[in-house]
Amino acid sequence: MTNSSYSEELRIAIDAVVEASKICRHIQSTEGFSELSKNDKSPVTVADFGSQAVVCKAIHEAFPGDPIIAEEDSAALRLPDQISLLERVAKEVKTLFPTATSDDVLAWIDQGVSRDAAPRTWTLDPIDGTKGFLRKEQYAVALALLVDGQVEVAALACPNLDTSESDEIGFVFSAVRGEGAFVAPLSDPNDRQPISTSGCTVASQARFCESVESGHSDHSWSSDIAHELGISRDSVRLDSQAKYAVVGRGEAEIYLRLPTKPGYVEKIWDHAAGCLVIEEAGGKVTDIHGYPLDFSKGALLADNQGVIATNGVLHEEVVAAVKKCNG
Ligand SMILES: Nc1ncnc2c1ncn2[C@@H]1O[C@H](COP(=O)(O)O)[C@@H](OP(=O)(O)O)[C@H]1O
Ligand SMILES: [Mg+2]
Repeated sequence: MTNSSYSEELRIAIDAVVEASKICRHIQSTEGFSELSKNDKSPVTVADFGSQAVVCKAIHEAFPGDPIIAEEDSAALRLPDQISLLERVAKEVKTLFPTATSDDVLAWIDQGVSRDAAPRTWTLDPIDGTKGFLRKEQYAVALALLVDGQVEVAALACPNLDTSESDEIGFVFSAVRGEGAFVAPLSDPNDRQPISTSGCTVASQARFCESVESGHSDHSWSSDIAHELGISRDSVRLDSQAKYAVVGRGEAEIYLRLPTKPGYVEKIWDHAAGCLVIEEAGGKVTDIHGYPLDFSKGALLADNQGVIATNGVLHEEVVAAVKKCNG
């Protein structure tokens, strides 16, 4: 592992998302895991809570002074009619920490309820792409360290992601600012190999990816943009920050996230880890207007709209095409 000033943060972060992935995989392999609907109508499962407990425990124990801005909180698990859900979460967490109690689990989850920008802040999406997780498709455990509003460390586990190079399924991507981006199989997280974005310079040959959910990104707008760029092949649709991973390792050149309804503001935990992985792999990430993502505003990307992530070379051309097609 690297000798950078963030080597400890990187080691702890990778280990935390790898451990959380074990819980997610175990839950996904069992039939009939519970699903709740949150206030914003998005789903949440035993795995979201279990993953958040495991990662927040690790980060809080290693860096007790650092706040964590994570997606979930324990409120739903504290309701009297959700006692069996809490027991289920605790049972999963006990597979890693046998002495953990339900109260421990609630407290670990609530280590992630910070919402304010601080000089050093972690941000966590315990299961990014919960809809993909429910469909048994792509999802990610995404963890990043922000220092003075800039992403400095990223660990992004994609437990269902495959590769054309081997039969391996499940990878952890990681990056420290200024030190490159890496991938390792979840089965051997220390085997970190450098990744880089594709060298494709011809927009019409670019492969682009987007959300499966048309409610998360405007599919008809993206098809107009692809047409404008001369791209004839279909987009690859996959859930979660696995899209950032795919562009980061050079298997696609463009990831478009195009706002579908006025008023939706992107959350930092949906982008921080993936953004650094792409930037350190040689790519570029901005919003749809070409502005850098501003992670200094607390939990929200309050000053940004949507996302354009590319291999770098094609970025300005894609931003211009998005502008021209204009929703
Ligand atoms: N209207 C909307 N526009 C954009 N993103 C949205 C959205 N509603 C929900 N999301 C976010 O989209 C994420 C999934 O992204 P993707 O479509 O790339 O898989 C969700 O993360 P969670 O699954 O962690 O809740 C959620 O935060
Ligand atoms: Mg998410």
